[in-house]
Amino acid sequence: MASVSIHPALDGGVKPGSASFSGGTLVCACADRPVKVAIKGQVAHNHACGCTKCWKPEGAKFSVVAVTAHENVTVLENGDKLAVVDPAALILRHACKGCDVHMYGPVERDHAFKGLDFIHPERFQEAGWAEPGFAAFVSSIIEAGVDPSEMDGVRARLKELGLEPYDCLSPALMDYIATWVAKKSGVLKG
Ligand SMILES: N[C@@H](CCC(=O)N[C@@H](CSCO)C(=O)NCC(=O)O)C(=O)O
Ligand SMILES: [Zn+2]
Ligand SMILES: [Zn+2]
Repeated sequence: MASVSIHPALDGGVKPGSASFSGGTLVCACADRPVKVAIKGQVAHNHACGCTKCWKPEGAKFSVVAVTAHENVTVLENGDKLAVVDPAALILRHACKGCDVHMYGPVERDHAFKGLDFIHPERFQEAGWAEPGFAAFVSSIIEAGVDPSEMDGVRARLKELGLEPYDCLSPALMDYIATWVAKKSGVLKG
């Protein structure tokens, strides 16, 4: 039986990134006037995301999404085609109006992730971006229409690919967010 498809860039095995990757250019899917965004440096916290809000290529159950500091992001070409998908969301996903690919999503609100932009490394025209390390919001793929009976197979395939499945973010990132909240409220000092 063919194994469950997770994402076209991951189905053949997770390809390790390169230690020498120093950034590149994200390109949308438009044949005409593609949006181009320069990213400085390697990406961080790359993961497969099953949430309904992250951009996924046609037919994919998961997105591949990572973060970089906002100062590393520069729109190079055709920025006039970008629009914010949901101005009320934490992540201000800037999508191309021509092809719907999300090009970058800054977090501007007072939050543990403020100052970070979410990007989709598969849109780099260069190879070498750091590989995803876990799978987030796995149960959320049901919200996008996946039958709940498929979930055991999806989680088994993610584990086989080395992407530990979580139903929110990874424990390390959840601890990071909770620490930020606890420090902000004063429960945690320092
Ligand atoms: N069940 C919801 C979950 C959406 C969600 O909370 N997504 C996360 C992860 S996105 C990348 O890791 C999140 O932080 N969202 C903030 C935002 O979208 O602004 C669903 O599937 O829609
Ligand atoms: Zn486009
Ligand atoms: Zn997501």
